[in-house]
Amino acid sequence: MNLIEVSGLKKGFSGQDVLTDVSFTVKRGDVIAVIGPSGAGKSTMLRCLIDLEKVDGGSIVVEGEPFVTDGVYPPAAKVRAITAKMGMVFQSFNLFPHLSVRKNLTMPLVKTQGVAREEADARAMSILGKVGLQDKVDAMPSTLSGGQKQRVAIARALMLNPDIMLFDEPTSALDPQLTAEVLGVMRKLAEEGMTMVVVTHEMSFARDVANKILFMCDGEIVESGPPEEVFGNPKDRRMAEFFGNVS
Ligand SMILES: Nc1ncnc2c1ncn2[C@@H]1O[C@H](COP(=O)(O)OP(=O)(O)OP(=O)(O)O)[C@@H](O)[C@H]1O
Repeated sequence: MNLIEVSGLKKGFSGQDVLTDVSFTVKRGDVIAVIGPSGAGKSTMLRCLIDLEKVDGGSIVVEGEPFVTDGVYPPAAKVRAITAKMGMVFQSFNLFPHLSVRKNLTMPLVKTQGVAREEADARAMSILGKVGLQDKVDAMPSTLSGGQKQRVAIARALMLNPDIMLFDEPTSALDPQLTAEVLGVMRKLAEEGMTMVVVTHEMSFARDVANKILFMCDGEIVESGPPEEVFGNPKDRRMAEFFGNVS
């Protein structure tokens, strides 16, 4: 089953086209790595998927429900109900600095979903276990390393029980050792069957963990397929050049 269907997505900022024509599908259990040069439109595409940016044209269907059709959106409550099926993790963590790890995790559940505090607490402890941070439940974000902050941000997104996780360059603010611990958590999530779309510059993650690569350039997906195919024999000239540049 397709969890996400994107067709003909268009988006510009101040008259400059950033997404010109983006189409792809995400199946349940897919781990998709979105790669490509800086400025290709990768983050913008991801932000459109979760309604942090409005598209100018094209359609997005999530779990069979259209949340934008030919650039036209349904009422905001309907869009919110559909995008709630997805969790997002940002490059810059976006934790609430004045709240403990426990509160960062439980507050959205208690405030927006009316879940009882005890139940939210129990869920927080279980999910912190998954990311290896149960001992930090009462810590404030400022006392955590970047890698720990990002693992808390992943845990916070998981609290809402998403069907799909979106990651926007989750390790690009981290040094290599901290990157490895965050990628380890993401790899575990992938092995557990979580559907994931990951914008990344981490080529080893894209090669080893993703089952599908989308290579974006100039606001389009110019090549897509399984990693062994895409990395082994890039057909698009821009992709070949990109790898020439990075290796
Ligand atoms: N809010 C915005 N207002 C104006 N321009 C924007 C905005 N967001 C993105 N852009 C522009 O859109 C283009 C694509 O940006 P985007 O961040 O999507 O690229 P990217 O492929 O994710 O790049 P990187 O790998 O460097 O993060 C860039 O030229 C950027 O300056």
